[in-house]
Amino acid sequence: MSIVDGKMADETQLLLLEDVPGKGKGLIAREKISRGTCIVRETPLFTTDALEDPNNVEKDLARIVKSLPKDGQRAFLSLHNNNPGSDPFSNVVRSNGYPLGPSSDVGGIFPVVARFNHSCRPNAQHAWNDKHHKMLVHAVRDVQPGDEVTLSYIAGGPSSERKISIKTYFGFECACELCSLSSAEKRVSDERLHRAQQLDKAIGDPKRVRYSPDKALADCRAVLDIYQHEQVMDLRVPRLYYDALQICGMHSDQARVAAFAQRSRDARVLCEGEDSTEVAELEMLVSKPWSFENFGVTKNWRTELHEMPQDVDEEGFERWLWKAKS
Ligand SMILES: C[S@@+](CC[C@H](N)C(=O)[O-])C[C@H]1O[C@@H](n2cnc3c(N)ncnc32)[C@H](O)[C@@H]1O
Repeated sequence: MSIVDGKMADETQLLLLEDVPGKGKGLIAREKISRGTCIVRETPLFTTDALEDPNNVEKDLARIVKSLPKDGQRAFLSLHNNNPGSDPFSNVVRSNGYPLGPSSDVGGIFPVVARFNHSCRPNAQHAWNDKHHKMLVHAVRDVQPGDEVTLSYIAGGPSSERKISIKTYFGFECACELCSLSSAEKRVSDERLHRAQQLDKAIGDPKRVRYSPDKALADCRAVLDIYQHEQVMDLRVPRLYYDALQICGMHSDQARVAAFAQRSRDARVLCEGEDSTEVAELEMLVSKPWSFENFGVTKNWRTELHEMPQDVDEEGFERWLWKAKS
């Protein structure tokens, strides 16, 4: 069934809703989807803000669904229920709801977005856009016709942690490509992801940023290398470039703040689109790196914006950017 023909939404012509072995239904690319493409822009059918009675959520949800137009009711009632039996409305919401932003406790039901299956190595990223009141989904890798398009429901990490999160919060066993690797391949991936977690923790230590910034910067690069190997392309990437920017900013390095702000901005745009709220702030730092709030705690790495190298090849630029010895 085509989603458009099925009248689930008019947002996307790029996807087909099909059976996916071991995962129920899922969304399949009809044609090649290039990295960076906005695949879905979808308004919620309703949000949990509409709940009025915290002591009787099931009844309240039944009232909300009944108040929807007929095709909205049909769309809601056709969604997957991971725990059929009692409280069907609450269980459909639990099985399909997405928070409206990473720190929001309000959830929304998006009939198209709800059809994306989870992958621990997804090829798309969802982002709530508060300005337009829509959930956006962008391809973060090139997707070939016939490939399933997937999102991650969780924060990542080694397989043992992912398994627990998925079971605890979503109630299923993950059958994604990463979880289906051979045990030898999974061990290698797990070792890398575990190392990335450890390094990431160390990067957040303010004393290290102040007194051993070269080590903190090298750790940012090491984590990004791991993410590249593991094909991680989610909000952890712009955040790591932002960490690198903070390290350089603290030590008055305008040229590197601007270069890392540009990378953080580009990664944000890839995951969230041009009008993500963080993009404007990052663009400001590209042109005015000294406006960063913790800029210039020391003058140890002092550079001016014009000192960003222009006539070097990619390798030379990377060496400069990361202050690498070789
Ligand atoms: C939000 S729904 C996704 C769409 C759903 N497959 C459908 O048929 O409508 C989430 C449910 O899909 C299934 N699912 C999603 N990702 C999966 C995965 N990686 N492995 C196995 N099942 C998955 C699980 O049953 C999960 O509870």
